[in-house]
Amino acid sequence: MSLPRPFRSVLYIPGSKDRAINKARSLPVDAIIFDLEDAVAIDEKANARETLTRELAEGGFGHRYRIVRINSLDTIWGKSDAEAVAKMDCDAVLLPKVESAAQLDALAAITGDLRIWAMMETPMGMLNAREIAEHPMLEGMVMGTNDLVKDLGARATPDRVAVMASLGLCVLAAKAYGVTVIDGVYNAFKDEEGLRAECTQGRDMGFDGKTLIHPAQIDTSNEVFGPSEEEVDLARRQIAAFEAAQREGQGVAVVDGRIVENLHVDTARRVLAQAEAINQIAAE
Ligand SMILES: CC(C)(COP(=O)(O)OP(=O)(O)OC[C@H]1O[C@@H](n2cnc3c(N)ncnc32)[C@H](O)[C@@H]1OP(=O)(O)O)[C@@H](O)C(=O)NCCC(=O)NCCSC(=O)C[C@H](O)C(=O)O
Ligand SMILES: [Mg+2]
Repeated sequence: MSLPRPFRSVLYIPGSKDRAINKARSLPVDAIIFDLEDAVAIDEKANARETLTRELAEGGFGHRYRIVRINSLDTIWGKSDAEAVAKMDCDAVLLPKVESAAQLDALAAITGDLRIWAMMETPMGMLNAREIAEHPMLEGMVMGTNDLVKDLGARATPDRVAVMASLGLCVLAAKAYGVTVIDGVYNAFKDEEGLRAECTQGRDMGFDGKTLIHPAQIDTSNEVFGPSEEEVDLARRQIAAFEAAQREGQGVAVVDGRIVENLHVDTARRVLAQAEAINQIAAE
């Protein structure tokens, strides 16, 4: 059985910052978004494309999944970005402000069989989340909560009430079509307590991981989105108890005063597979 790829921590790195790109080769992140869009100043766009092409060709990113975020295809940089990414040594391309499956078709016409990720960050994107998630080339969705708050004319509050419907909608669409879904960034990168609370909220909702803007955020995100020792222990005991119950002709077991049915065993097996995948990465 192939192990699931973890996406607990997904770090944005501006494509123009070669020092930060180099640092990422040794950071404990599951994935990197090399950015050509909002983190790169207008005058730096062409340089960033060249820097990224060179750095990715140099390699050294190990297990870290390499995603390149391009500018939208309706900007003056988008088409050149997409053509450059099609030739880069990367795993996927990320399109910002996706609002329809047709936009993904237009990208795929340039990037061929490169897997596509979609930034979900506009009201129209939310309304079309289903057709976006259903696209055959789509591998993952990334929440762009900063753009979303801006377009909604909303306020960013700690409970994220303004974007809660959108977060839930994208989790639903992603899970319905079996694609990965990553939560938005936490801007106050020196506030560990606030980050932990937001990671926990995202984890509880079903997100696979969180996008990050600074290396100081990685450990918290890995911890919250990875299975804890208690969850691994419980999963093992649930599987053992369920198998013992089955041997005795029962369809239900009881662990710690709670029933365990086959659906709980599915979850338990997923927890163990995720833990094994993370252990393999740690052993690299
Ligand atoms: C936020 C920052 C501008 C802070 O940078 P800086 O002041 O340089 O931080 P530090 O001095 O604390 O940095 C310490 C070292 O860590 C390296 N570093 C910093 N950030 C990163 C990073 N993201 N990846 C890798 N390495 C990083 C520094 O180079 C220092 O290294 P060294 O000199 O060797 O000690 C900065 O963190 C930053 O630019 N972050 C990324 C911002 C970004 O990408 N923004 C765009 C994505 S967010 C977004 O657009 C979401 C979405 O679209 C939406 O709408 O919500
Ligand atoms: Mg954005």
